[in-house]
Amino acid sequence: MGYGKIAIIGAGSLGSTIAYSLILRRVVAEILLVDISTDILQGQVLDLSEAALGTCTIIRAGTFKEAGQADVILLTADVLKRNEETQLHWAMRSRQLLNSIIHALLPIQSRAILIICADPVDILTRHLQTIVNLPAQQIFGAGINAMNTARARHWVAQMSGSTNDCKVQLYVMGTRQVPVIAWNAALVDGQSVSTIPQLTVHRPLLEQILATDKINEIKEYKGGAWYGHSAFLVQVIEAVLSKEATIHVLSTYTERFDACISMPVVLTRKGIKQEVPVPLSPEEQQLLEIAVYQTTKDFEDTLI
Ligand SMILES: NC(=O)c1ccc[n+]([C@@H]2O[C@H](COP(=O)([O-])OP(=O)(O)OC[C@H]3O[C@@H](n4cnc5c(N)ncnc54)[C@H](O)[C@@H]3O)[C@@H](O)[C@H]2O)c1
Repeated sequence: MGYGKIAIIGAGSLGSTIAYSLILRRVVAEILLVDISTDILQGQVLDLSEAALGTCTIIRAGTFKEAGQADVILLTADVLKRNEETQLHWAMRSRQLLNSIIHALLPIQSRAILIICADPVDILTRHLQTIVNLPAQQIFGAGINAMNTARARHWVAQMSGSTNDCKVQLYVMGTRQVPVIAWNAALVDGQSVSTIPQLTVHRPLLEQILATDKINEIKEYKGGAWYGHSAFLVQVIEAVLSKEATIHVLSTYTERFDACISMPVVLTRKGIKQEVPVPLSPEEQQLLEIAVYQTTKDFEDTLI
C-alpha cells in the first residue's frame, strides 16, 4: 500500500495521466484532484476511481485549501496560449494564474513539496519561489530537459551498441530554448564518450534530435503530449516519497546564476539536497551562461 497525500492542481491530460500512473504503481495513499472546471474534475474522478478499484488508493475531488495540506503539490494547470499572443504575454498570464492558485491554496503546510509542471517551467518555478514562503529546495520544476536527458541517453546507448540506457551517464541541462548537452562529462559504462569514435563522429545528430521539438511534433498529430512527461513526474514523486536520495534533472534555483534552470540534482524527501557537479567544457559553460542570460531576461520582462 502506498503512503502520502498528493494534490494535483489541473486535472487535464497531464494531471490525469499522472494520477492514473500513480494508481497503477500503488505508490501513494491518497490523490486529490483540483480543477477549475467542475465537469472535467467530476469526469476524471469518476473515471480514475474505476482504475483505483482494489488498489487501496483513494482518489477524490479536493478543494484548493485541502490541496495546500498535501505532502506533494503538483501544479499542472495552465492558461492556453492564444494564436496571436507573444511568448512573453502568455508567460505573464501564466504567472498571474499561478498567483491566483497559490492564493487559493494558502496556508501551505511547511513540509510540502511543490512541483511545477506547467510551461514556461523555469519562469514559473522562479516565480513560485518568490511568492511561496517555503525553502527554495522544496519548490522545483519539471521541464523538457528531463526528457532531453532520457532521449540523449537512449541515443548514446544505441550508438555505442549497448541496449541499456542505464549504462549511460549524461545530462542535458539549461532551458527549453538553450539545452546544454554535458558531453564533456558523459560516460558509457564508465568510459568517456569522447573516446568512442562512432559517438564523436555522429554527435551532431544528437543535437539535431534535441533541436526537433518532439512535443510539438506529437501535438501536431493528436493535440498534446503527456505520456513521457507523466512517466518522468511519477519517478520524481516516487523519489520524493522514498527514503533514498536519487538524481534527476529538474528546474531549480542555482545561486551562482541567481536563476532557475534545469540542472541534475540530488532529490530527497525534503526536496532538492544539492546540485550534482558536472564538469563542463568552456563551450558548454558558455552555452549555459547564454541559457541563464535569456531566462533571467524573460523572467524580468514578464514581471507583473
Ligand atoms: N514539459 C513537458 O514536456 C510537458 C509535457 C506535457 C505538458 N506540459 C505542460 O503541462 C501543462 C498542462 O498540460 P495539459 O496537457 O494537461 O493541459 P490541459 O489543458 O489538458 O489541462 C490543464 C487543466 O488545468 C485546468 N485549469 C486551468 N486553470 C485552472 C485553475 N485556475 N485552477 C485549477 N485548474 C485549472 C484546466 O481546466 C485543465 O483541465 C501545460 O502547461 C503543458 O505545456 C509540459
